[in-house]
Amino acid sequence: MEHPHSHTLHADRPPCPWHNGALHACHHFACAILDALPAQVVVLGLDGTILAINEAWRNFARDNTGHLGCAEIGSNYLAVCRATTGDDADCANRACTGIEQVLAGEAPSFELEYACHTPSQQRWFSMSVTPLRSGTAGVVIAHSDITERRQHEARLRIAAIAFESTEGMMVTDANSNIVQVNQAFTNITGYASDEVIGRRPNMLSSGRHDAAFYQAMHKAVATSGTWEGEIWNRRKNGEIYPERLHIAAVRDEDGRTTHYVAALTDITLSKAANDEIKNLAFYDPLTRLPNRRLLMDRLRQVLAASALNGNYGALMFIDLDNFKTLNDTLGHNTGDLLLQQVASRLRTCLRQADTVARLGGDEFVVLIDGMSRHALEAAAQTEALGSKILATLNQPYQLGPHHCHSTPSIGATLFHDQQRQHPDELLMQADIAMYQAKQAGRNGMRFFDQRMQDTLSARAQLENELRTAFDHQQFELYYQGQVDADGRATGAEALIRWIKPDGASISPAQFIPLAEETGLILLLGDWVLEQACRQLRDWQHDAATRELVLSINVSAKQFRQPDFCARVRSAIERYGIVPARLKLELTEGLLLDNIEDTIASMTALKALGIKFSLDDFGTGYSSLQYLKRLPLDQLKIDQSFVRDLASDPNDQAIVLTIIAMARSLRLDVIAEGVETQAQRQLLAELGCDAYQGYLYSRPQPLPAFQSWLAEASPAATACA
Ligand SMILES: Nc1nc2c(ncn2[C@@H]2O[C@@H]3COP(=O)(O)O[C@H]4[C@@H](O)[C@H](n5cnc6c(=O)[nH]c(N)nc65)O[C@@H]4COP(=O)(O)O[C@H]3[C@H]2O)c(=O)[nH]1
Repeated sequence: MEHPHSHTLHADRPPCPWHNGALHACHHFACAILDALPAQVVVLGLDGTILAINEAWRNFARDNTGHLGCAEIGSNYLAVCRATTGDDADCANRACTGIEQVLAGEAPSFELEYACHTPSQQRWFSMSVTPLRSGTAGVVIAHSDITERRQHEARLRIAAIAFESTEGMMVTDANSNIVQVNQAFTNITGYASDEVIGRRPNMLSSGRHDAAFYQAMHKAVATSGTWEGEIWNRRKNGEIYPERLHIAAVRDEDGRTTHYVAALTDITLSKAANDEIKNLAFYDPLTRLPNRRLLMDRLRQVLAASALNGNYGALMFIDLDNFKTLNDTLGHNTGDLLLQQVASRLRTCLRQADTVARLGGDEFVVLIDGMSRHALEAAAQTEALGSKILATLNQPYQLGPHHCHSTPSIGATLFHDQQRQHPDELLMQADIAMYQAKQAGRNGMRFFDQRMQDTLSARAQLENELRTAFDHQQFELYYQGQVDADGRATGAEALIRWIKPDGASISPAQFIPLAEETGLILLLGDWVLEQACRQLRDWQHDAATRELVLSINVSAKQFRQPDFCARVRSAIERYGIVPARLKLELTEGLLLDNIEDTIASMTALKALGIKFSLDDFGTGYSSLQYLKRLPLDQLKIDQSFVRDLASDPNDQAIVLTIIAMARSLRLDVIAEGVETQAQRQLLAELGCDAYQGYLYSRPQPLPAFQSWLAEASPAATACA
């Protein structure tokens, strides 16, 4: 039977050298086989002459003219190859040498794989040379395009290198049996590949995740083909560790899953670092309690929850009493120990869901939610918890070698949905209440109330205004005359007034305490001293007023300044005044606070010639013992004893005692707040011979005071 292609073969081909009789059928059959082969085949005679070629070779030679071959039967393959130049010359040369060796019987066969570069791509070919075994001398060259095989091999090599990356890799089959793992997997899990192959990935389960977790993971892989997330696994040594896991399903052309590839990274270190960063951002490093940021975050959540459930919550501000003293006397390490112990005691007082935070220093905040829906009940619950905290924190502390006692002051505020409060506002309320607890004697608890806040807000506003008052020169000195037994002016007390832009005069009783607290009193005191000295200088230039003594009030803070004496001296010298005309009014509290320092400062000032008056005398606890050590010049009977002098025999007795005391100490006496003739009369009868009060003159601006002076002392009028 003739081969279907035999005609074509014969038609296309030059005459075959074996085309002679008996061999013809055999040759024809061989040619048909050769043409059916996908490889390009050429048969060479001993001298390299082409004896036969197949269809594939002919096509190949046509498409790759000049490339390692020629299509012509009868032409010399070796000669053509040897003539090859350019990039392929070396390859052609090696091919020729190989072929010649096989032809010469020096090699049983020869194989060559080579690349062929075209402008658009690189293709790979293989050439195998085998001797003819038919008795005819020559070789068969089989030549084929192996580009795809080469590319596939390259892909496999890349995959193998990628597989051996620093990421752990695990491949399972479709039934989740592990088929391959890499070295990084072994490094991470501790399992060598032969310990895991054939087993299932759940051998790594830590037990930390529930069934739902794994179900969700499997569902994601089944539907989307991938899953990525963090998971806790267990190493061979039993240690549980966190890893980042990425699972991808490998699907065949029909979409059937054949394998699963898992890439895993041990994130123990980065997780620890992350946790640490999180800790630093949200926790106080000393006590490990939440910090202000986390507290405010939770407070916002609790407020939102309260809006839904209508329950009250409470915020408690806890400040340790005298913590600064403990820190200063026993050192910061001991202070830190106390804070740590307070933190752990506070935790024991609370439920798991409650929050205790440290804001810094010795300030702690407790946040409780889910209390009663009724205000009174919630307040009672808060109070009970506050009592528990007070009792717990009152227990003695062992701080290293020191056995200590510490007490807290607690401020609490309640909140619930309707009030729509801001977290900062709530914290401020609890803080204010804590201050109330401090003011009330410490070691106690107070609830916030609105009136307190209003007072504090007004105070804050006053403080602001007070600061600007300086810049805008809103202060003025008023003068209140002082007279002797005959009603003649002997001097005055300078009393400060704050005149607001609208003309309103603010009493010092309103702003002096605030100025004391804020330290503004120092500026204020300097200003008064300056004004008083200037005024004395002016009076000194006038014979009628030259003898007048001007008293000024000196606050404790001002007096305690280390350079107070130097400041007074400087003012005296700058204005060139007679020091004895300046009288400093001090209060009992100031004098007795630190008696030794007081005596030293007073003595230094006294040496300059300054006079001293003890203001508000009788309201404090001065003992004669102290008084006699102080270089005083005058006692001032407080107006509270003068007010009811006519009707209250007790006041009369006190005034009498003060006067007797002053005499025994050889001090002058002056009564303040003298408003009526009756009071003046009684004071005179009791032995007081100097007076100050509305009966004579109100505190008034300088021009008005000068007019009064003219009346109170005719001599002054003449010269004023
Ligand atoms: N009801 C009544 N009151 C009378 C009478 N006579 C005088 N007063 C008032 O009694 C206060 C006497 O001043 P103080 O005891 O030193 O008490 C002063 C003094 O402690 C302080 N202060 C006033 N000016 C200064 C100052 O420049 N520096 C300092 N540190 N404190 C000052 O403010 C306090 C209050 O001063 P003011 O409001 O001016 O009140 C003055 C005065 O206006 C009277 O007959 N009846």
